[in-house]
Amino acid sequence: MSEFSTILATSLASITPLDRAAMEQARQRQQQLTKPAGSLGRLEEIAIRIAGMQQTPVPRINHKAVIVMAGDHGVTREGVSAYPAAVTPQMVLNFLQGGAAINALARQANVQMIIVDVGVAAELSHPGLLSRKVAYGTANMAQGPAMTPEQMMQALLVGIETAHATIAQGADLLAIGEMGIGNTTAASAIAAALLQLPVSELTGYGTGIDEEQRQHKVRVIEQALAVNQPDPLNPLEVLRCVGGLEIAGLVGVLIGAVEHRVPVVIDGFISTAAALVASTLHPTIREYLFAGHASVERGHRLILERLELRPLLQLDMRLGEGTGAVLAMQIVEAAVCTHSEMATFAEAGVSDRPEHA
Ligand SMILES: Cc1cc2ncn([C@H]3O[C@H](COP(=O)(O)O)[C@@H](O)[C@H]3O)c2cc1C
Ligand SMILES: O=C(O)c1cccnc1
Repeated sequence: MSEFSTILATSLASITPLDRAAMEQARQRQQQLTKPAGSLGRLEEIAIRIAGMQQTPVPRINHKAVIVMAGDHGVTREGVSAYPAAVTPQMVLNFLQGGAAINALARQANVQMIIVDVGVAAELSHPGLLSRKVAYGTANMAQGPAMTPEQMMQALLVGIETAHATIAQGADLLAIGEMGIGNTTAASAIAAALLQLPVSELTGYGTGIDEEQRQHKVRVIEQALAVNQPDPLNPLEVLRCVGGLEIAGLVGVLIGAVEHRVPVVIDGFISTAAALVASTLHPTIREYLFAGHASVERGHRLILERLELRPLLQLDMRLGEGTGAVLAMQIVEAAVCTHSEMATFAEAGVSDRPEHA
């Protein structure tokens, strides 16, 4: 346990802010590119932030990867999802066979997929699967802590190590996604605890429950928070009591990526809850994140507002798996391509002043 804490502490201690000098040089480069000042809008800000991460005024994206963490949830026994828990391992196999939405989108966008079993409640074995199972699902948070301290630390470590390994293979833009029936319940509980907002404002329909079932889901989360009483100022304790193994894994991915100054595009409601935990733990992490899209899941907007992240896409999606993040990676890549590939006014011999300036 103490060995795990040391690794986590070392990773957190290695995190440093964006390089403001590189960002200023990138901002000046933007002024010199052959376009009216500011005309690429938010693409300009994206490229400038990545310049701050990569510590160069001319950043590049060469290798995109999405890390999808899978885990099961004991709280599904309370009837909080429209689908049975068995769908988690079934969908992981679907990922491995290439048949899920995330597979199609990752192929289209040329994004490497890393699929991690960090806590699925079934025996899974496949050459394409990273088997790092910490437990066969979490305990039921409505009755006690979802994870033991050891389980949570191990899951965090799986995430940190997966990020490090993916970056070592060349990835320079990461996305995160998840699979875990019941995990919108965990994400809502985390958000309610950390944002100190009413559970109902942060609890949505997940995979498609009806309003009556949503009210039940709210009561289950309220019970989980009452039973566990996690300290809202202690994000890891909130994660341990009412989170999930795959969510802890994603928190680890964010820490491991930011440690290596690699940007991460977050996905929908669940991965944004992971970003909330990570950013509460270390506020600098937020500077390295891009919000891929605005999920329709109730409460997503509230978490994004707290993180001061503005979603890149609004497509009325509510799937998870990393789908919105992988779509948005193409926007992030486009921002870097325009920034680094365009000619300057001087290079192209184009007049750089508005007529009456
Ligand atoms: C077939 C299927 C594929 C999915 N892919 C992602 N999710 C999404 O739905 C789950 C969360 O919703 P809830 O909390 O209501 O269970 C997560 O696994 C999430 O990734 C899926 C759900 C289903 C049913
Ligand atoms: O926003 C998401 O990622 C989401 C919403 C509902 C169900 N699964 C995922």
